[in-house]
Amino acid sequence: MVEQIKAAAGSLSWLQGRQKRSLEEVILILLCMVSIASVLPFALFRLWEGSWLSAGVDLSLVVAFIAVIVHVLRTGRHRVAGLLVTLFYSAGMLATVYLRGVAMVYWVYPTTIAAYFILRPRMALAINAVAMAALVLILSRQLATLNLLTIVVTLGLVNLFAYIFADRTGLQTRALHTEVERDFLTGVLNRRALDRKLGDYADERRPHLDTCLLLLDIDHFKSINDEYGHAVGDAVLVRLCTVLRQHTRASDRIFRYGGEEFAIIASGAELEAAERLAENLRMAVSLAQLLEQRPVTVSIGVALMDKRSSPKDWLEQADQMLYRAKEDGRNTVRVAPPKGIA
Ligand SMILES: Nc1nc2c(ncn2[C@@H]2O[C@H](COP(=O)(O)OP(=O)(O)OP(=O)(O)O)[C@@H](O)[C@H]2O)c(=O)[nH]1
Repeated sequence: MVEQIKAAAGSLSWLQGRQKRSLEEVILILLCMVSIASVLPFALFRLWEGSWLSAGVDLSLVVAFIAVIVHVLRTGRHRVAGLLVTLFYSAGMLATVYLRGVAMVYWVYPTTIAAYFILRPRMALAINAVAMAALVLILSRQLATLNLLTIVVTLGLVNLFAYIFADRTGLQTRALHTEVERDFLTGVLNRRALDRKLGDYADERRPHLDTCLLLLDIDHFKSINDEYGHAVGDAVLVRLCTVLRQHTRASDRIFRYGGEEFAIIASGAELEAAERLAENLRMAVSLAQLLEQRPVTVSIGVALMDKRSSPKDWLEQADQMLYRAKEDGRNTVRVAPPKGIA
């Protein structure tokens, strides 16, 4: 259910605007818009019949939802806004039941489920549990025990089903992402993951640490394939990835960029640190004896992921440096000078 809505939300390109918006932002904005469309007619009706307090509650909710939409559209920050929207839903629902009685209890069900669209399942469950306790307090004077129990049990079931569904959907989505972005031979991330990571870094709005891109290519790999066969070539690729993992930090990301070409995103590494890392990797590979019969070496190009440039520029720069390393005799590291120094 959540994924279908996400898919529908994803197709609403008009909401994306000029800026690329995350699916979470789009879902939150859509939920706020639907909420405004649902609550506003009741607010106007309450005004018309002179129920000022109820109208006040409904209008406050409408204003709060508009404020959230404006905030998310302007800043792109959705986490705190999502929490606030869930709290508005719960507070609005409780106030309405308190003011207008048990007939308003129907509002509890959509607000309960909405929390699972916006928040992580555990957080949604916690907020709903508190809201349910408050609801029981409000209704305990109005309802016979059996009726109250019916509401508690049905609400409990709605929460249970929504929790299981949201939790399972989250698990499946994460598993699918992992599968789609992994190289089946070596187990490192693939080209698709690299494109996404570079795009994410370029889109990052907050200040961050310097990060570098390393492009690494096995020297004369074709001759390894030709001399020892494709299966041995494959084994070399797998062993190379083990060496790369052993000599990079957990926060660094390794990608298979092409056949025998790999990329590493070294986060928190400025050019000098990235050059040291590249040298260590080059040395580690040459000492690792990836193949018993002959030495295997790599050439590496390094570029700073400068925020003034684009992912395409970073790849081009690192690739030029890799080309230069090959030209300069292979088993070599070459680093792109920072912008303005070239
Ligand atoms: N075993 C194996 N070989 C692959 C795979 N993907 C690409 N290759 C081979 O990698 C080789 C790449 O060769 P080239 O691009 O000519 O480069 P090179 O021989 O490494 O020479 P330099 O890069 O110039 O040092 C080709 O022979 C491809 O067939 C793979 O998944 N497994």
